[in-house]
Amino acid sequence: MTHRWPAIARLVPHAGFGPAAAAIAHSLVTGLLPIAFIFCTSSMLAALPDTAHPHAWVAPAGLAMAALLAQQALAPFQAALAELVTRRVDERCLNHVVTSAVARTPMADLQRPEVMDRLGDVNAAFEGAAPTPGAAVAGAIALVARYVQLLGAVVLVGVELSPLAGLVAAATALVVRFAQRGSLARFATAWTGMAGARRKINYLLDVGLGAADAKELRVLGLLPWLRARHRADSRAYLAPMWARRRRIYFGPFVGYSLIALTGGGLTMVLLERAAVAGRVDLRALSIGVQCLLVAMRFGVFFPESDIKTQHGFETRRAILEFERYAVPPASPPEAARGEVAAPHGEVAAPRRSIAFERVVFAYDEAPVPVLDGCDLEITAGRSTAIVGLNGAGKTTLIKLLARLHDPQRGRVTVDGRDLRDLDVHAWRRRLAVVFQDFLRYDLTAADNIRMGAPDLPRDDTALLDAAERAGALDLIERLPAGLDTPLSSRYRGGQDLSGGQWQRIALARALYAVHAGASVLVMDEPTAHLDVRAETRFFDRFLELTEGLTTVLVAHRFSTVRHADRIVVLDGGRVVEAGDHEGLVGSGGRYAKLFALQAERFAR
Ligand SMILES: Nc1ncnc2c1ncn2[C@@H]1O[C@H](COP(=O)(O)OP(=O)(O)OP(=O)(O)O)[C@@H](O)[C@H]1O
Repeated sequence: MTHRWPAIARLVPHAGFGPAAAAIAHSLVTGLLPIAFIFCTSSMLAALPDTAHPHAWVAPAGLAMAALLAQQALAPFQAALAELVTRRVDERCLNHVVTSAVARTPMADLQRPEVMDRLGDVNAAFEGAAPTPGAAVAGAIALVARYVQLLGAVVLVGVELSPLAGLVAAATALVVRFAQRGSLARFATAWTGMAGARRKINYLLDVGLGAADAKELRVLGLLPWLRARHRADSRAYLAPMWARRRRIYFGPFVGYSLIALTGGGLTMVLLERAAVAGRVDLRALSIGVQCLLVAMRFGVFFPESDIKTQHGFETRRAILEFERYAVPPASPPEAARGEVAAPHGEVAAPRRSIAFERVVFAYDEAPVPVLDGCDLEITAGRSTAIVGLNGAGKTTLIKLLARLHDPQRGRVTVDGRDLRDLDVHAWRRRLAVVFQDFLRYDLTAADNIRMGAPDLPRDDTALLDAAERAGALDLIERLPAGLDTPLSSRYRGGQDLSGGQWQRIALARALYAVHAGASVLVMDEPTAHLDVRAETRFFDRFLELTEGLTTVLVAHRFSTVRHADRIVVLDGGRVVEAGDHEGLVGSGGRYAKLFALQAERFAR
């Protein structure tokens, strides 16, 4: 159970000493100034009828004016300091959460709906849809002013009127305040519980606004469907939320309004009795009335703080719940499950082989394993092609090789060493992978290729060499600013690429990683988007490109895999055939049948 105020307080140091101290000091002063104003104006009123000292009202009037001016002068700094504190705290939180999402949360956990709900809420908050943890800190600091003001008012009432009146005013203000915050907290909890429904609605919005999806939306005429679905999902979300909001707020609101009226009325009666009995003078009467108003107003909603602290805290809680799945730095994902320690150190390039030994792997909650006792030897320095029908587990195999998942049984070894005993980051530096769904960064061509080895300083010769080997040099030379052209039409001077052109860039990225020291080149359907000429060129240079590397190639087109030294056929979670192209065709097995089927189609 995470508690609101301690959780927010722990974030204050992230704002940095200067901004946090300035914001707190600002809050203290702006809390005290209205009390000083009340005190001075009341003293001024009391001095007005003093004929013996006709100028006695001037000093308190001057001080009241000074308090008022100071309040006016300080007001703009509240927003500026709040923004600074919010930004600083959010920067730290965002940094942390991105690290957890990208580097420390096991892939299997990232796909859980409850984890996606938490991450969805965090994402929405940082995109501005809800307050962030930084806003919660700024809101909490702003709240200090309100409490200081209440404290000042209660002390003045206690001293000038009676301790009983001070006590009643304080108790009324606090009861109403806590009742109000209680409702806010209950509603926020209910709101958090509806994250799944919100995520569905946001997804529809993303589809509607996403430039990439727009083509299909237009051609298929999906706009009416999208609108109707969005309306229906929004209603399904909003109707119960509004009902809850009414239930949570209405009853308590009536209750605490009655308490406020009773408490306020009681203190007014105490004030009136004291005045009638002549126990209070004009100054005390004025202080009493003004301070009681301050106390009565304490129960209302504070726009600079209430939503920010409540929902900003919910975002913080979502982050903490999400980060529960993260593992410590430098550990591989499965270290969190107590299966392995976190080894460190360099990893040498494979010299003999990478082997899958009786590997069993199922995705979370899947009844049937994808790999079921899979044995596979990938010889170092040679090329191995993996073929199989859709869903056979080829990409899964690559994910295990890259340690995005670990097998539930069996092991993957590199020269006999269990992959789990190697430093995962060092191992990944040995890999150059082109995934089927590689990322298309909205960055320059140079940066897109440099992502293969982002730590290397920019070296245009190496970048162009990788581009040339991937068949992307012509394409880069034709770009308006060459390597410096953003590969996205969303930026001025930028240019989007075709599917095949992007694939060449992805390939260049992998070859750049090889230039940086990777020795295992893994390519999942690297030519799926290439035209026939580009594909032919790629495979003509296949031997040259993969020379000295341990290469794993996944492909559906048999014309492409035949270039590999060894081909393995994956079926039913296991390797069912292995050999070179001629041998496999000659053996008349599954590979031969699939090859004949494909060849026959082209021969027609
Ligand atoms: N993240 C995931 N969570 C759950 N199941 C998954 C996940 N990824 C893949 N699968 C399932 O695992 C099986 C193997 O998928 P995989 O992507 O490894 O197949 P593949 O051989 O690469 O297929 P294709 O030729 O279509 O690319 C499929 O049945 C798929 O539904």
